[in-house]
Parts: sequence; structure tokens; C-alpha cells
Amino acid sequence: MGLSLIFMMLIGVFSYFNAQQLTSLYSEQRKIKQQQTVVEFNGLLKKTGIQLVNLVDSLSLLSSPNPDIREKISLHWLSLAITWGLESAVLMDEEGAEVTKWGSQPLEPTQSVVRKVITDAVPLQELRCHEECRLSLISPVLDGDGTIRFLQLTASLADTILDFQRITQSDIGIITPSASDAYGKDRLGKTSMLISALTSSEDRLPLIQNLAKLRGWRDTDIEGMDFEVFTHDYLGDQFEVQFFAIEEFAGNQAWVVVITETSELQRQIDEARMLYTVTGLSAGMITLFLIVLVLWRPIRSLQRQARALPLLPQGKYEEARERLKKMAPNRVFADEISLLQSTSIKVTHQLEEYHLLLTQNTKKLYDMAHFDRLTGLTNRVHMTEILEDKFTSEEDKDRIFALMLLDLDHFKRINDALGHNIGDQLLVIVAKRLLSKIRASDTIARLGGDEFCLILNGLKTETAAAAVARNLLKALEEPIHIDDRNLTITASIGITMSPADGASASSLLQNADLAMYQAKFHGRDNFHFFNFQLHKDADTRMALEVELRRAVQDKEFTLFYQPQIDFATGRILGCEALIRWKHPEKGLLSPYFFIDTLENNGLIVPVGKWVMEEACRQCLIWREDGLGRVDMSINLSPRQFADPDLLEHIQTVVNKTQLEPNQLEIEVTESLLATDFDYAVTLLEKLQEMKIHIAIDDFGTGYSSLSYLKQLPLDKLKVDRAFVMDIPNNNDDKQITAAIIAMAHSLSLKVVAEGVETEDQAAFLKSLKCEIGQGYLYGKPMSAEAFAQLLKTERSLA
Ligand SMILES: Nc1nc2c(ncn2[C@@H]2O[C@H](COP(=O)(O)O[C@H]3[C@@H](O)[C@H](n4cnc5c(=O)[nH]c(N)nc54)O[C@@H]3COP(=O)(O)O)[C@@H](O)[C@H]2O)c(=O)[nH]1
Repeated sequence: MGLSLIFMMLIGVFSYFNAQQLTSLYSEQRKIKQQQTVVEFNGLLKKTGIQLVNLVDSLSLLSSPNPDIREKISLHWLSLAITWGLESAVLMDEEGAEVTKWGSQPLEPTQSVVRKVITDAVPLQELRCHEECRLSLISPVLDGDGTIRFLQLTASLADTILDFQRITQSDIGIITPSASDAYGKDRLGKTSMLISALTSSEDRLPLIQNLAKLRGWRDTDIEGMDFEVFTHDYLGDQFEVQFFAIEEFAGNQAWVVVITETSELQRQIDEARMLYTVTGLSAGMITLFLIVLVLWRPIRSLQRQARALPLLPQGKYEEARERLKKMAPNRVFADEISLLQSTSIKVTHQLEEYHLLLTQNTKKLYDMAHFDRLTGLTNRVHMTEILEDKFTSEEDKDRIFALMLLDLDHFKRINDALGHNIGDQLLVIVAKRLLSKIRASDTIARLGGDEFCLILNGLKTETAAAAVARNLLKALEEPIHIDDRNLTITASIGITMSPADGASASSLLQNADLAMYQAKFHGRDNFHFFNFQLHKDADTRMALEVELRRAVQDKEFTLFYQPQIDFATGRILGCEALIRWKHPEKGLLSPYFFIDTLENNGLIVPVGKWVMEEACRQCLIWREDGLGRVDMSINLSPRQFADPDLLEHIQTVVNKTQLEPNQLEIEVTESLLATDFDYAVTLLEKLQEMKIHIAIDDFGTGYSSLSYLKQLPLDKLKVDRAFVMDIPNNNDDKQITAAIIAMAHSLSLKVVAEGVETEDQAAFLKSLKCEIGQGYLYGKPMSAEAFAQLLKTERSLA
């Protein structure tokens, strides 16, 4: 549209300049014409003057019997008048007095001019106008008798003026100053000038008078005119009125007025100008129309594209395509616009694909950043954000929730023993089970490894939180079946209540961690609420951990040995190696004080290896000291059991110390079997293949399932001290102990009774055919030297 307007304006300007050009061309031509008029009129006037001079010169040539000039002129007057256009002639004597005259109403010679001719003896011309104009020549002539005479020849300018009118198609008049002041119709306005010989004077005289009146001309105005042109509108027509001065004659001035009617010319010019403008505009309009016709489709298409393309950044691809498709591409002549259109459509598809890809990748990135890849649960980062949002929320109710840290018990063992693949599958199943026990509004996150975090919104009381924790633990009770294995997993849960237990996300998490540690410490497979005392416990634990690491480095551990007695003979069969920590400041420390910490931080593996080496080495020493065979019972913690080097290490130690393999007994707890029974069976079978004895420690306190006992390659079963200690007073304990012993015997297992402190207990156990006893009754755990001494005493007595 804008372009069209500019185009129209250009056409307008072009037409205007064309018309202007025409006008100026016309003006130029008029000027030339006016100049020509001046030249032509002067030429005609001069020609008449020259004719008169030539006539005077040729008078002597006229044939006549009498040389007298008067005779010659009279004789030839008629032919002279006709041939030379003479109107009159006057012959004067040497004094200027008239001698003879010819022609009708001969013009009286002007005496002043005659005097000048007589004086100067040169011919002079005089313009004489009154209604008509005549040109007179007064010239000295030599008469036949040799006297000087003066001849005035007068010719009318009527023919000259008519010739001029005919040639120029303009009217002409001659203006001369008037001698008298008398007013007449030939007087030019208020001047003293006379208008003579005016052609078409009836029409043109009023026109000139009108012009003179309008302009208010005075004599001086006319006298000052050398060359002037006026455009004058008169009675509905337009005229060009040209004034120019003609050459000065003998003393009198004259001006020529040329009147040309220019109405027709002007009309033609106007018509031509109009034609130019109309033609220009029409041509422009047609061109514009044609351009618009040709460009209509491409312009519309471009407009559509211009309107469609901004939709792309808004992701409205389909809408953009619809708009682009509305202007169907030209299938016959696939021009650039069609190409642009189809390319634009292609681009929308590509952009949509990129957008989709970008959205998917952004979601993937978001998921990677916010969710755990293995379980699909919220990850630590996202969970922290959620937690922090709760603390920055303006809603108080958002800060009421319970936070639980749930850590699987002994998961590392499963991972180490069965591989990460099984460990991962187990985590996925655990995640699903946990997820099934919480509300949709709650959050469950996997923080890493086997650690989960649950945010239970709106939970106000510990009672309610405990109920959920129980539910979660219960959800894990059912054995997990993976690759033909039945895995049993338990978890320890630490619980903090917000806002009471922490004023920030990090403090709440820290406190939940302390509570979880407590749950582990209290035997695992349970939950524990945070209280502020735990901070102190944690500090103590931390300090203990640091000290233990140093103790391992400084080799501050030692082994004590507690005798195991054959009930049948009362003789020492062997001993159980029990670790002690020779603390530089606190003295000898019991494993109850540090064994769990070693287990938790993994130091139990190197320490356990040392125990194995030291205990076996001690056996070798005793044998070499001649104390005979001493069976050695060594505790193996669950963490050690998961050590892939375990079997190889035992074999190396046995080989190195030349121990009879059946001298060595490994004590394992029931909890070891609970985690991955199949793996435990495999490992125990391998130990049995090595002829190493296996005893179940602390029997009765754990799962105590007869069905799994049957499948285990066991040699002994150790009845836990807890059942023995109240014998014989506690009937229940007696019956349990009796049942355990009977069951063990039925499985062909020997029984070791732990914690035998009294003869009554020993008697009761013996009555049940319990094979071996261990307890303070026979000796507390003692140093190697003390045990050697005990052996010496007993064996020398024997
Ligand atoms: N993995 C390893 N565990 C070990 C190792 N050394 C010891 N332990 C375990 O530490 C727990 C505590 O052991 P300890 O303080 O040595 O206590 C033992 C005995 O002193 C105690 N006992 C034995 N007889 C009596 C008794 O008549 N009365 C009484 N009050 N206590 C008695 O029992 C502990 C031996 O128990 P058990 O191992 O179940 O036979 C303990 O669980 C050890 O297993 C080690 O090197 N590695």
C-alpha cells in the first residue's frame, strides 16, 4: 500500500514536471517569436526606407526629353506611384519652398526636417502617423540645370503593416507621441501617445486601452519601454501584448504594439498539460494495477508468511503451517515465492522436531537433575530443594512434617557378595515397596546407595510417624525374589519431626541421620526418633572412629582367649579368640565398646584379618610350645563375610600356620544368614570343603529357623548366653535351652553353651547332653600367656 502511494506520487511529480516543461517550452518559443517580430517589423520598415532612397537615386536614370526633374517625375508619376508604392511627392527649391507636388493630399514636409536636410545635405527619413502611418524621405536631388532641389517622397506603411499582420497573424499598431493635448479615441490611456495604423482596431483598440487603464500608464512608462510583453485577459480571451521601440526617425520616436491572441494557444497548452497529466496518471494507474496484479499473489503469500513466522517462537507450528498452506503454492510455475513458502513449511516441521527434541532433552536433563535414574524416585538434590522450599514457605503448615532417613541393613554385603546388578534390582523393589506405603502428597527420595529419605507431610505426632515407620519396615519383611534367590532385607529408620527437631533442611537431615544411626546401633530393623542427646552420642562416636583408625594404624589390638570345655571330660578343647583394644589412656577395652563401630566403618575387614592371622599364629606357638592341639574359634562379622578375599585369606593363613583345618572354627551369627541365605550357604559350603568348622553364634536371639538350619553345612550351634544365664531358675529358659539342644542334636550338630557361670548351669547342660561349655565358670577371656598357663596346668595334670 505504502509502495503504491509512493509510486502514485512519483507519477504525479513526473506529470507535473512534464507539464512544466511544456509551459516553459511554450514560453521559450513565444520569446523567440517576439524577437522575430521585432526583427521582421524593423526589416519591413527598413526595406520601405531603402526603397525610397533607391528611388531618389534612380530618378536620374528616368528617360525624359527634358532633364528637368519636375518634368521627369510628372512624366513617370503614375508608374512611380504604382511601382514604388508612392503616395505623394513634393519638390522643394534650395530654400525648402514647395515647387511642385504630386499625388492626392501630399504630406506637408516638416520644416525642421527640411532645414536639417538642407543644412547637412544628407537625406532624412520621417515617420508620420495619424490614423495611418507613412514614411517620408527628404533628400537633396540634382536638377537638370545643375541646381540643388529637395525632394520629399512619401510612401504609405499600410501595405507593410498588412504584410506584417499576414505574416505574423498578429495585429499591429504604431504608437507615436502626439503634438497636441486634445483627447481622441486614438490616444493611449492617459498618455499623450497616439495609436495609429492599428489593424482590427475596432477589437484591439479597446483591448489596449483596457490594458493601459489597468496598468495606469503615463508617457514616461511608454517612453521607457524598449521591449515589453504583457499577458492580458480581455473579454474572456487571453492576449499577448508586445511593445517594442522602433529605430528613431528624424527627431520622432515610435513604438510598435503587437497584439496576439493566445487563448487558443493557451488552451492547447492547457489541453496538452492535462493530456500529459491524465496520460501519465492513467499510465501509472495501469502500470500499478498490472504490478499489483502480477505481485498480488506473491505479496499476499509474503504477508501470510510474515504473519505465520512469528507463531514459530510461540511453538504454534500447526497454526503457522495452516496459515502458510492457505496460499497454495503455484504448481505450474514454481516461482521463488512458492519455493519460499514450501521451504517455510519444511522449516516449521524441522523446528517442531527440534522443539520436541529440545523439550524431551530438557525433560531428560530435568529428570537427570531431579530424579534418581535407577529407581525413578526424587534424588538428593531435588529432595533438598523440596525440603528447603518448606522452610522458606510462608505457610506455617508446610513446616509440619516428619522426615525419615531409611537405610537398608547390610546392603553393602549383598552388593559386594552378589554384585551390583542384584543390588540395583533389590533397590528398585525396595523403592516400589516403600512408595506403596506413603501418600501421593508425600515425597520419597533415594539419596544414594541404599539410603532413602521420606517427607511425610502433615504428620504432627511421633505416634503417627511411628505407625508409618512400622508400615515401611513391614513392607520390607517379605523376602525379595531376584534371579532365583530369596533375599531378606531390613532397614533402619531415623525420624525427625519438623519443626521441633530442626530449623533448616540440613539440620533436620543431620538429625535424622543421627537417629538412623541409633536405630542401627540398637540392632537394626527398627526405627529411632531423634533427640538432642544424640548429638553428644554422635560426637562420642566420631571421636571413637578417629581413635579406632589410629588404633588400627598403631596396632593397639590384642586377642584374649576364652576356654571351651568338653562337658564329658571336663578338659579344654580349645578357645574362642576375643579381641581387646589396649587403649593408651582407657586401658583394655571390650569389643562391645567398639566392634559395631568397626563394623559400620568397614575397619572390621582389616582388623578381622589380623584376628584370623593372630589367632592361628597363636595356635602354632602353643603347639610349638608343646601344649598340643588347641581348637580355635574365631568370630566372623557379617561385613567380613561379604569380603570376596575371605576364603583365600583363610586358606593362606591356615597354610602358613600349618593348622589342621578342622582345628579352626568360624562363628557366624544368624543375621548373616538372614540377608542372603543362598550366598551364605555357598560360602559356608566352601569353608566346610576346606574342613573348617562352622558354628552358629548367639543362637536363639535371631531368626532361629529350623528350616534354614537344616540346609546349612554347620558343625556346632552356640546357645546364647541370654538363655543360659537364668538357668536353673527360669523354666522358660531351661525349656528353650533344652529345645535348642535337642533340635541341634537332631540335626547332628554339637552344642556349645555360652555364658556358663555356675555349676548348676553346667549340670543342667550336661544333663541335656550339651557337648561343650564356655563361660566364666571355666575361665574368663584371657591373654595368650594366661591361656597357655591354663593349658599347661590342665594338660600336665592329666
Ligand atoms: N567379629 C568379631 N567379634 C568379636 C571379636 N571378638 C569379640 N567379638 C564379639 O564381641 C562381642 C563381645 O565380646 P566380649 O566382650 O569378648 O564378650 C565375650 C565374652 O567375654 C562373653 N562371655 C563369655 N562367657 C561369659 C560369661 O560367663 N558371662 C558373661 N557375662 N560374659 C561371658 O561373651 C562374649 C563372647 O560371646 P560370643 O562371641 O557370642 O561367644 C561378642 O559378641 C563377640 O562375639 C572378634 O575378633 N571379631
